[in-house]
Amino acid sequence: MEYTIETKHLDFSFGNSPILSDINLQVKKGEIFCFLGHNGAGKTTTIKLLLGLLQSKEDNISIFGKSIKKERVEVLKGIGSLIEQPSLYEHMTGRENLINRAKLLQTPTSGVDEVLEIVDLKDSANKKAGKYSLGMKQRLGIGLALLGDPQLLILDEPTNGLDPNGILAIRNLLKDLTQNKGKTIFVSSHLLSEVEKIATEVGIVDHGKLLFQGSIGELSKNQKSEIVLHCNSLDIAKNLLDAKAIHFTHENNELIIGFNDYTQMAELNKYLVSNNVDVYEIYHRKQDLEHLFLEIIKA
Ligand SMILES: Nc1ncnc2c1ncn2[C@@H]1O[C@H](COP(=O)(O)OP(=O)(O)OP(=O)(O)O)[C@@H](O)[C@H]1O
Repeated sequence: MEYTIETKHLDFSFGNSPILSDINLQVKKGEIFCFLGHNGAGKTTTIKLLLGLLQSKEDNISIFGKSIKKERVEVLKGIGSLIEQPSLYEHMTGRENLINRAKLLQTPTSGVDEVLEIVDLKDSANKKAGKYSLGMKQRLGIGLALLGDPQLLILDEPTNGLDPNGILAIRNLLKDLTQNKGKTIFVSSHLLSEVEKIATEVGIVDHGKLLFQGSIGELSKNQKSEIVLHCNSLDIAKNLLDAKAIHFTHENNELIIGFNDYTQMAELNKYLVSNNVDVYEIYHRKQDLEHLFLEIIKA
C-alpha cells in the first residue's frame, strides 16, 4: 500500500540531544491523522522533517511515495502547511494576503475566492487581517496553505489559543476538507479531547517515541472499565478498601476502582454500607480517553 506519508525508523537529534527515535508513521489518503503529544514531545520537529525544513540523515521519509530528500521541490508542490502562527501581513486585507501569496507561489489568483469561501472568510475578505480575531487569523492561515490546491495539509497545532467557537470552526473546516474536498490532513495537537472529535487516525508521541498509532476505535479498546464511588466519608471508605487490599485512585470527591463485573460492584457496595459508609452513588463507566492518554505516555 502506498501511504500519503510514510516514515521508516525516523530518528533525529539536535547536536548530541536525541529528539526523535524510531518513528514509523503511516498516513493514508483522505485521513485526518492527529499527531498527539504534550509540549516538547517532538511534534514540531517531526513536522519540520516532513516538510524538509530539517534534514533527516537517512532517506526515510516518503510523501506521495516520493523521497522528501531526493524530490523535495516536487513533493512540496502537493503540500500546504501551517506551523503555529500564520505569517500574515496585518495591514493587508484577508483577500490581499491570499492574492499576494498566490502570486508568490505562482498559482492563479482566481482560486482566492474559493479559498475564502472554504475557510468562511468571504464576508470579512476586505477587512484588514490585523483586525481579525485569532480564530479568523488561523482560518486565513489555513486558507494560505490551501492555495495551489495541495492534496496534503500539514498543520501544527492550528487550534492553539482559540476559544471554543474558534476551535469548532477549525474542526468543521478540517472535516469538510477531507470529506468533501478530498484532502489528507496531518494535524498536531496536545489535546486528546480535541483530537477524538475529528481524527480518523491518531499517533501518540512522547519523548520522541511513537507510543500508539491507530484509529480512535482501536485506541478506545484500551480503555479500562472502572467503578466510580461517591460516599459520605472518603477517609473511612479508603481505609476499608485498604483493609481488603482493593486498589483505588482518588478523583475530586470520588474513588475510582477497577471494574470486573456487576457482582464485584454489588459486593463492594454491601461491604461499605455494612461498615457504616453512606454510599451516595456507585456506577460503572469506561475510563475517559484523556486518562488513557496519560496512562499511555506514562508507561
Ligand atoms: N532548535 C532546537 N535546538 C535544540 N533543541 C530543540 C530545538 N527545537 C526543539 N528542540 C527540543 O526538541 C524537543 C521537541 O521539541 P518540539 O518542538 O518538536 O516539540 P513539540 O511536541 O512540537 O512541542 P511544542 O508543542 O511545545 O512545540 C524539545 O525538547 C525541544 O526543547
